[in-house]
Amino acid sequence: MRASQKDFEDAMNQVKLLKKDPGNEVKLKLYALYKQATEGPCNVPKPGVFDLVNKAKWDAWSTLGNLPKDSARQNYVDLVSSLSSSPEPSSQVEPRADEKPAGYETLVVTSEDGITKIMFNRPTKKNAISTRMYEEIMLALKAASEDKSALTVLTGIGDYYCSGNDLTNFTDIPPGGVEEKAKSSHILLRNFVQCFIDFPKPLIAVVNGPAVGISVTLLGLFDAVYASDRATFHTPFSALGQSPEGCSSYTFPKIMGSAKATEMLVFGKKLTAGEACAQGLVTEVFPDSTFQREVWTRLKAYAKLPANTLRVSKNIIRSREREKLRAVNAEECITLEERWQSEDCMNAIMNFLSRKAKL
Ligand SMILES: CCCCCC/C=C/C(=O)SCCNC(=O)CCNC(=O)[C@H](O)C(C)(C)COP(=O)(O)OP(=O)(O)OC[C@H]1O[C@@H](n2cnc3c(N)ncnc32)[C@H](O)[C@@H]1OP(=O)(O)O
Repeated sequence: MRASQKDFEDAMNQVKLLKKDPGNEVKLKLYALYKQATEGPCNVPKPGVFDLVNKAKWDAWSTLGNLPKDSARQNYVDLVSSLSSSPEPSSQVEPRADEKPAGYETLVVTSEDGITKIMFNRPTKKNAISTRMYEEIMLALKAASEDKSALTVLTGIGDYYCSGNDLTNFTDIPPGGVEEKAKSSHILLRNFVQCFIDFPKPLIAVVNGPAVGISVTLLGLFDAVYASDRATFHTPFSALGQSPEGCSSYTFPKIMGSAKATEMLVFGKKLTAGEACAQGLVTEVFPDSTFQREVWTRLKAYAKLPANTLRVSKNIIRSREREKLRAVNAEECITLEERWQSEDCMNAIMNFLSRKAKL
């Protein structure tokens, strides 16, 4: 069921009763969803650069684009319920002595109705994956793999599912220079993708909007992918001087045949949700207006199936491939380490950062 006006008003009251300050990023998100749900797309002039608070609010609201009012209302209710009823995300992880026991900064994680939901929460950056977000996704997946839920779902907050690797990750160059940066990125990426290869329960992507780069390639490692008809799937690796990752050099040709995989991974052809479904990357596409309701109704029903049996059945489908996928992941990361040091890649990143190019 879609959130009603009453659910929305209850959620507004709940916000006032929160015991813990949710932090500025979440408060901005709540503000933006409230404005979108009540007034629609941002319709006021952008405040001046020195009006910091109002500019941050304006940015948060305008980043929701044309998100429909009822989707904004639903997202607001979901976000408030995650803040008020769910345990601290860190409580799902057994922290080791060297791990930070703090909550997530880049994710919202909830666990209810047998479903652990990991939501990318950097909507003002189109949910680009920062270094911290890679680390937090790994922690959240580890926690989800050990909790009682039957299913784990990844989805995005805001108008995007995810815009892929945060290109500013490459601007933080250590004393050892670009070579050291490429090496440490190789290790981070390999460990990150490994978590998806090894994930033991059914892993579902709820693709609420456009998906770019690594957020697309990883879909080949998910067990089901549900997409809004607003979603698009884009892997512009060649334009970025980069090469495929997330095991897509193996999973995509297997899923869609090598010619279609080449169009996506080598030539950067962007697919609509319907095209991605026709090619087997997406399980089913829903109209955006009913997407959230239909998908969550279905997932809640699936999550009632016996959790251990779901694990066993997933494992028997995936286990034969695991060694192969590990080898593919290692090879892709070696190739990327070299690509990241290439002139093609550096020029593409400089172009993005200087806003000369939009993909
Ligand atoms: C440890 C390293 C592992 C690396 C793994 C390898 C992974 C590879 C990939 O994922 S390759 C794909 C990388 N992604 C991109 O190339 C997308 C870049 N972004 C864009 O092209 C556009 O921003 C867009 C099409 C996603 C959205 O365009 P638009 O609707 O016009 O919005 P804005 O461009 O104004 O974006 C709003 C805001 O978000 C910032 N942003 C968006 N995407 C990224 C990104 N991937 N990295 C960093 N920042 C991003 C954008 O700069 C704007 O910020 P601002 O408001 O200007 O501060």
